[in-house]
Amino acid sequence: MNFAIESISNDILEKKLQSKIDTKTKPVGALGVLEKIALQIGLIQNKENPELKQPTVLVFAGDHGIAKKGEVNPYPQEVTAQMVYNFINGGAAINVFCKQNNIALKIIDAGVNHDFKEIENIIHAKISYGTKNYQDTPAMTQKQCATSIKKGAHLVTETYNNGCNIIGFGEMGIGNTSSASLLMAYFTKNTVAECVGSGTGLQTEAITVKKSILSKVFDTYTPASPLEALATFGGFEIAMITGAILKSAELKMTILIDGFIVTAALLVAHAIDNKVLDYCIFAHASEEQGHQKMLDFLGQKPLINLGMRLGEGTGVAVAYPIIESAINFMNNMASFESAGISGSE
Ligand SMILES: O=C(O)c1ccc[n+]([C@@H]2O[C@H](COP(=O)([O-])O)[C@@H](O)[C@H]2O)c1
Ligand SMILES: Cc1cc2nc[nH]c2cc1C
Repeated sequence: MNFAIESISNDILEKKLQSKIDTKTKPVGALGVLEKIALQIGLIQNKENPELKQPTVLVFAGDHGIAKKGEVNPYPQEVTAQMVYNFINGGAAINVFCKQNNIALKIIDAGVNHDFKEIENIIHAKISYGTKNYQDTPAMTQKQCATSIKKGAHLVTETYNNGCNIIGFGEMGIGNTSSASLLMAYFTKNTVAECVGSGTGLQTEAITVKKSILSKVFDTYTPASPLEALATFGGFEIAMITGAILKSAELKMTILIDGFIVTAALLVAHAIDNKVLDYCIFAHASEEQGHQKMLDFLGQKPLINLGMRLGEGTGVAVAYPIIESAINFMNNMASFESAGISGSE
């Protein structure tokens, strides 16, 4: 399960890309973050005319043992499966935004506590019917964790082989903000209380209870490696996203990072190989309170901040047109020379 990730650093190409950006008909730097995105994608694709091919969002769904009790999640566990049906029927926010922006969408059963056996339009990758409750035992075995990572990686390879070069990940899993908070505490060394937030809408008192339950869980374990932390606190959807992120970087795809839970999966990938960051664009700042601290830990700025906290990959789908703008200006804007305009003295 080794991923061979190369750094995108390339001084000669970077100079060429920067010169192409700087000679467009605009004051130097005037397209701000769009210029940074064009440069990054040029370096990722190793070319001066980067292009976006078959943008795709993979949404991984999984259930969490702890969510059965309802102590840390306002919505019941059944909502995970119900939302998967909503994705399949095209009625969820991620369906609407992907359709709007011509993004392909794939839904994956990573480990929902429901049988989708007869259902089409879903990728069957179930590891188990939900994780175990980490209040009693680690969420999954090391073997299940490794299988999840491999499946996530395999799905990315398939998508890449179909011609995709820009990919985003989303998730659905009642209770998964708890997993993400525990992983955040492990990797960023913030206290659990600093990592826990309202998830799908807990009020202040209930957040205090969530903090105390998860602090106790955190103190029960001493994971010795990133993979052990993932197996102990993770969800199947989170582990698949970790594998998917690592494989996407290995394949030199541009990776669009969504909200709190997807960034938690990235924290694991980053601990395994920090070069993954070269390939990542951070789509949005989630309203979930720990997300900003995660972004600070990784030293990243998100493209947009709309107060969203839905998950599903919706931040990615909404921010995608910004990336299209970056690639469009790079390929289609005139230069001072081609337009016959005088540059600065
Ligand atoms: O992506 C985010 O930043 C985000 C923030 C808060 C909640 N969510 C979504 O809400 C669900 C988990 O919330 P909870 O309260 O059940 O832990 C899960 O399906 C996530 O997709 C997602
Ligand atoms: C309705 C609903 C939709 C979601 N989408 C992602 N997480 C979600 C959680 C709930 C509760």
